Formats: sequence, C-alpha cells, structure tokens
Amino acid sequence: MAQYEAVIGLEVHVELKTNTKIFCNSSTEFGADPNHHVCPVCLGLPGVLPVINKKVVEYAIKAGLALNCKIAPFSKFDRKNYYYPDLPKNYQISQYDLPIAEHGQLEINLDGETKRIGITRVHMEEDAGKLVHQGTISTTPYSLVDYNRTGVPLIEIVSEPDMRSPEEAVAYLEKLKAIIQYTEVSDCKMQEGSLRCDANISVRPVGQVEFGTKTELKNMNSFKALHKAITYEIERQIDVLDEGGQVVQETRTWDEDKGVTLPLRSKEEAHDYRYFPDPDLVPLVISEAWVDEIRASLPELPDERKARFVNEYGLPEYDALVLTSTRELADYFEQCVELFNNPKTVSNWVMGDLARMMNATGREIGAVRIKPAQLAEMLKLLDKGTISGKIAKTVFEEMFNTGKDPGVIVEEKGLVQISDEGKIEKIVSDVIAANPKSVEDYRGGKKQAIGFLVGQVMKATKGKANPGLVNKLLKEKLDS
Ligand SMILES: Nc1ncnc2c1ncn2[C@@H]1O[C@H](COP(=O)(O)OP(=O)(O)OP(=O)(O)O)[C@@H](O)[C@H]1O
Ligand SMILES: [Mg+2]
Ligand SMILES: [Mg+2]
Repeated sequence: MAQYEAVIGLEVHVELKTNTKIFCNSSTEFGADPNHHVCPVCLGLPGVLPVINKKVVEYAIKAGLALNCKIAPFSKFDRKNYYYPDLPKNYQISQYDLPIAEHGQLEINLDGETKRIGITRVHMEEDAGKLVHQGTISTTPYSLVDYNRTGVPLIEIVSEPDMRSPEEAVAYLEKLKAIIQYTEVSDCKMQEGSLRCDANISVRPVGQVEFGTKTELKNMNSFKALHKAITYEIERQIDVLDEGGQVVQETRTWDEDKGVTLPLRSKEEAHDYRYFPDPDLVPLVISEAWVDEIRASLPELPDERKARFVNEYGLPEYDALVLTSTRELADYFEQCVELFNNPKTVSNWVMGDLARMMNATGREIGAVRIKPAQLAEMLKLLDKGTISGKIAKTVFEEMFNTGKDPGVIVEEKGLVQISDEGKIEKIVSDVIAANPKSVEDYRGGKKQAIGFLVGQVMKATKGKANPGLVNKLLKEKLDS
C-alpha cells in the first residue's frame, strides 16, 4: 500500500480587542444580554452606512507586521454574499483580492527543529451573529438569534499549505496565538470564540508533487480537538484512497462526542459568494509613516524574547522556548528573576512545580495566586537555608492553593529547617541505633544504604532537617 503524506493549511479567525465594532460604535463587550449591543448599522437596517473603525485597521496592520507580512498601501473592502439568519445584511463585509497584509511567515519549533510556515494573507472582516438553538416547537426545530457579535472586528489569517502533520498544525496555531497575544490586539480565547480555526487537509502519495483534493474542517474549539480532528481526517482520507475511492472536496465538521468528522456541505453545495467591492466604503490608503509608527509600537515578540532569555539569563533553548510561549508567563518569570537573581532556579520552579500545579488545576498563569514576588521570597528562604528543598515543595503547594506569603506559611506550620547540629546529631544517633541492618550494610560496603538512613532522619523531623547536615553527620558516625 502506498505511503501518504498529509498537507495542511489553516484559516484562523481572531476577534480584535477594540471597544467598538468594525463599522459602527456599538460595544464589542462579550457576555452582554442578547441583542443589547446593536444599532441600525450592525443590524443592517435599510439606509445606513458603515464607517471603518481606525483602531481595527491599526490592529490588523500590527498583527500583519508581527507575522512578517507586507502591508498593502492600497486595499479595499468587498461584499461576500450569502444568506444566513445570523447575517442580517445578507452579505459579510470582508476583503477579497486586495487584503491589508500578505506574504508573511512564522517559525514553529518542534522536537528541537525550526520550520517556517508561510502566511498567505491577513484580511479584515466583520463577525456574524450567533444562533442559539432551542430545540423544537411541536416537530419544528427553532433557534434564537443574538446580534451582539454581528460587526465585531475579525482578522482572518490564512496560512500556506505548509504543514505536514497534526503536530505541526498545533505548533503553528500555538505560535500564532502567542504572537497575536504579545501584540495585544486580541485575547485569543478559544473557549470564548475569539480565536477560531478551520483546517484544510489533503493527502498525497509520498513523492508526488501535486496536492491531493482537500477537505475543510470546522468546529474545533480547542488545541486538543484540532489535533484529534486532523489525525482522524488524515486517516479517513487515506482509507478512502486505499480502497480505490476519491476524496470529495467538501466542508466537514468535527463531532467532539463521536470523535469523527462528518460531511457538512460538498463543493456543489458550496456558496457562490459573488464578491464585489463594497460601494459604501472607500478604499484604504495607508501611508508608510503610519505603518512605521505601528511597527515602532510593536512589543518584543516571542522569538526575540526567547533569544534574549538565552543570552541575558543563560537559559537553555528549551527553557527559553517554554517560558516565552505566552507573554504572561514570560513576564512572570522576569518579574521573579528581578527579585531573585538566579534565572535557572526560577525557570526550574516555573517550568516544574508551577506548570505541574497549573496543569493539575487547569489554571492559567493569570489566575495563579502565587505572585512573582512571593515565589522570589520563597526561593530566598530556600537559598538562605531557612527551609529545606523538600519543605519548599510543601510551602509552594500551600502558596498555590491559598495565595499566602511563604513566610507566613513557614511560621504557621513551623516549617523552619533544623540546622542545629546538636539536635540533628541526637536524631541521627537514634536512627543508627534503630536500624542495625542498614548500618551493617553500609559498613559492609553497600554505600547506598545511607539513603535509607537519611530518609529515616528526614521522616523523624517531618522533612525539616537540613539534608546537608544530615548527610554529613550520618557519614561521620557511620565511618567512625
Ligand atoms: N490541497 C490542499 N491541501 C491542504 N490545504 C490546502 C490545499 N490547498 C489549499 N489549502 C489551504 O486551504 C486554505 C484556503 O483558505 P482560503 O481562505 O484561501 O480559501 P477558502 O477556504 O476557499 O475561503 P473561505 O474563507 O471562504 O473559507 C489555505 O490555508 C491553504 O493553505
Ligand atoms: Mg478563508
Ligand atoms: Mg475556508
């Protein structure tokens, strides 16, 4: 049977974080009561005229620049015509042949390798409303429509078909999300729909140059779902070809519950959008000076920040990559290092215990109760020997769960490390007396037997004994 290679291109929609909509001054606030952020313009009532929100253009340019695109000095808006109840005008204002930004790229890092993914274009458009499906009246299904989202500004970012695996697609979307979040033009919340992704997928026999027929997957609302859906779809297409069939060009939807993709509409049923320039909006002429101004306002982006973390803090590439994966995490790390100047130690705690606890609780860095100053404080206690490494882990968990200062926790729970030689010596003697077998093993040449004895001392002191001292005193007594 033939070996196949997958070809993947993503279309990503990002809601821009402006206060008002793209063509009117209705609010873009998320979560308001249905149909409370609407006006004649976004409701598409007869006789109204759209006016472009300058902030939307600025944000689109900013995103375009962050994605290494060329910004078009001249672009225009077009009407994409189709009927759907969530689209009151019967057309969506979008950009067709002259988008605001083109020819960009970003780099993904997978298994230590860097790969460039081309970005075809970035264009501006308006979001549609939301249908809220209600069930049925007698046997007829019915839905309510909420127009609050109608006219919320979007950018669509279209990639080249440069990805070859579900992992590359996920890495691309993660990087794209990070870059957009760094620029602060969107908060990119997949659960709230401010980041949405369609995946175009085809397969071809290894060695074949032409692309195969693609399908377009919609309705994946997490990174996990994206990975699962693409994996499923690649296998489905390969099965079709292996059975002598042909992949049909169609749009499919990801069914999360069943874990399968299902046909939505075929090419024949596809809309003919009858694009034409929107006569209600003038073309956009963008000066080089404005683009320069926006470029100058760009923050340090993930790749640059990663390189700086390696150079300035001497961190391994991998640490720098993980720590700069979101702006908030990178800020957290740097705030901590400012107060406790041992970058590798801070990195180990952030990537180790903090990441573990975040995973376990599903909490994002913004919701973490340990403030950077508190983590720095704890690391200082550890550094000074006030608490042992083992106790530090306990303190850290308590900090994570309660948000309390480390000093308070150590005080309250009596966790101060025991570094009093006399005290430890006494316990060491007791442990030696109580464990003749291990002592014999050690003296008979099984040096690793000391590990058990150290453990017994730590147990007796509830982990509070200074491990360095314990080791030293144990050795002295055993070897004497
Ligand atoms: N053979 C192929 N296999 C996989 N991906 C492909 C293939 N051909 C094109 N693509 C990808 O499909 C996507 C097409 O997106 P584009 O927005 O240009 O068109 P569209 O899906 O027809 O438009 P719409 O925005 O109306 O959905 C791009 O990301 C492109 O890289
Ligand atoms: Mg598209
Ligand atoms: Mg599409």
